[in-house]
Amino acid sequence: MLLRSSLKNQGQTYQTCVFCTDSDRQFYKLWREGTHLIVLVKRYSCRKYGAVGYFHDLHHEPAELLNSRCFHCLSFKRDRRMAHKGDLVVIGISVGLALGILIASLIFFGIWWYKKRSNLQQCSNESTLPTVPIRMNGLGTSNDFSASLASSVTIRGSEHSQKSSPVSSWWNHHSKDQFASASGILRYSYKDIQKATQKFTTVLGQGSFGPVYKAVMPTGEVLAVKVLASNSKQGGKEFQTEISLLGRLHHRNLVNLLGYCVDKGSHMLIYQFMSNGSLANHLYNDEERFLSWEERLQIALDISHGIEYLHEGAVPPVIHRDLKSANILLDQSMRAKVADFGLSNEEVFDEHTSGLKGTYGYIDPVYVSTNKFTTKSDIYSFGVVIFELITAIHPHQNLMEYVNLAGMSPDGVDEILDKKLVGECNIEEVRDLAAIAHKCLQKFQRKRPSIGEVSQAILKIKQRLLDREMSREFSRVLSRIEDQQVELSRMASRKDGD
Ligand SMILES: Nc1ncnc2c1ncn2[C@@H]1O[C@H](COP(=O)(O)OP(=O)(O)OP(=O)(O)O)[C@@H](O)[C@H]1O
Repeated sequence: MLLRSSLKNQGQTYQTCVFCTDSDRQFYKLWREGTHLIVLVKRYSCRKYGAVGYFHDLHHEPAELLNSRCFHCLSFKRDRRMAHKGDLVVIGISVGLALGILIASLIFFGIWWYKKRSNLQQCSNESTLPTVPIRMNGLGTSNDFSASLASSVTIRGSEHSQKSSPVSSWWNHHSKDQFASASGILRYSYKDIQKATQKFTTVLGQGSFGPVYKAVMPTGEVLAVKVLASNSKQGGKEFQTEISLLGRLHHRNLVNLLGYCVDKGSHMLIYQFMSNGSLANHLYNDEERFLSWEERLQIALDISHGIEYLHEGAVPPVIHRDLKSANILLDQSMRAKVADFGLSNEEVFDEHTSGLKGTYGYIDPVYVSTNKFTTKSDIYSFGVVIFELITAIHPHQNLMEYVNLAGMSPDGVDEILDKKLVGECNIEEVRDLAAIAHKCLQKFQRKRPSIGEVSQAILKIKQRLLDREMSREFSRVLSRIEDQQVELSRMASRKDGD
């Protein structure tokens, strides 16, 4: 007997003696209360107690014996050479994984960056090209027009045929040369709309044109129905203009006209539903969600693309005439669309300016003095909207006085910046956007930029914002990778120490 002692395992005390020995192993015999075991003891020391410590019965294969538990500390311990190899495999896999993550991140950001850039490029190209070119379709006679309109609208509601409907008489009465093709828009029956609006109870808002209702169609489609107020002086005319224009204008930054209803003495326009309501509501209603700087910049860009389509894409060009934050509607992802173009909204705001189209606070002073409305008058109104985005001050609350004061110094806009944006945006970008808006508000129309120039200038700011976001995200990824590398080398050196 070379060695005789007692060993403890899980509270049990065993008597031991060396059973036999070979080059690097010793076999022990263990017994306790009549239980006899033959165990294998390796020559490696236990990490905790510095003593030998593996056991198993001899019915198992030697390889399994090597993976047995330490007799003393009961920790799992493996052959040192195997452990070393295993560690190398773990480190190799970890390094491979880290490299894989790095390469995947670089590819991901590359693709993300490329897509963002090409999207922006596409936006700028798109805004200069009409999605659907507007044709005048040979507007010779009213009969020609009626025929063209009748063939181009789809009729919904079984009881309404073009021949027998009272609509036809209204239509014939109003359809003069001013109508072009109302291509592809649908005609709804009064009953359909009444049902979809739960008997006109789902009010979304009230404009000078009339009330606007939310309509849920049997298909589940959600629409906005603008009902022309019966006492409106301009109603019939606006209605014709709207259908005539909107039926042919399609752009992703315009609120599309999807249909109309002329039935039972009612005139209605049916638009795509804009779930986030108007920009004005978001800027001036504290209960609405705060618009971030990134969102405001995107909204400015969306508006400029919408107007760019009207001014430079449409043939003949369309002047909005009533650009204002209440006419900018937001979809579910806070992307903006220009609404109400073609509605020649007349607002009598004092006896001298009676008859002017537009809304007080947004009207180009040149138009007031000359009574001539040009695309540059829309540019002026857009300048006001941009300052609304920057300041969240309504034009009826002396916005222009603040703007004129701010215009006296290059950083004057800092003073009138919306308080909710302070510290939440890049002030250089704000100043650049304010500079564009100042140009739009130039006293002389010829000094104001075209909408194409405005779009390009806003796009540049957006591009810089994206560059900043990109480099911030890139350095975040790099520092994450560096952290991982530090952690890996710490793990490797700990293993080497063992
Ligand atoms: N397509 C739509 N989707 C969702 N809500 C809409 C839609 N169109 C209008 N609204 C809601 O109805 C309200 C009234 O719209 P409307 O365009 O008739 O008037 P306005 O633009 O606010 O004012 P005005 O008629 O004086 O220009 C809007 O403020 C908006 O909240």
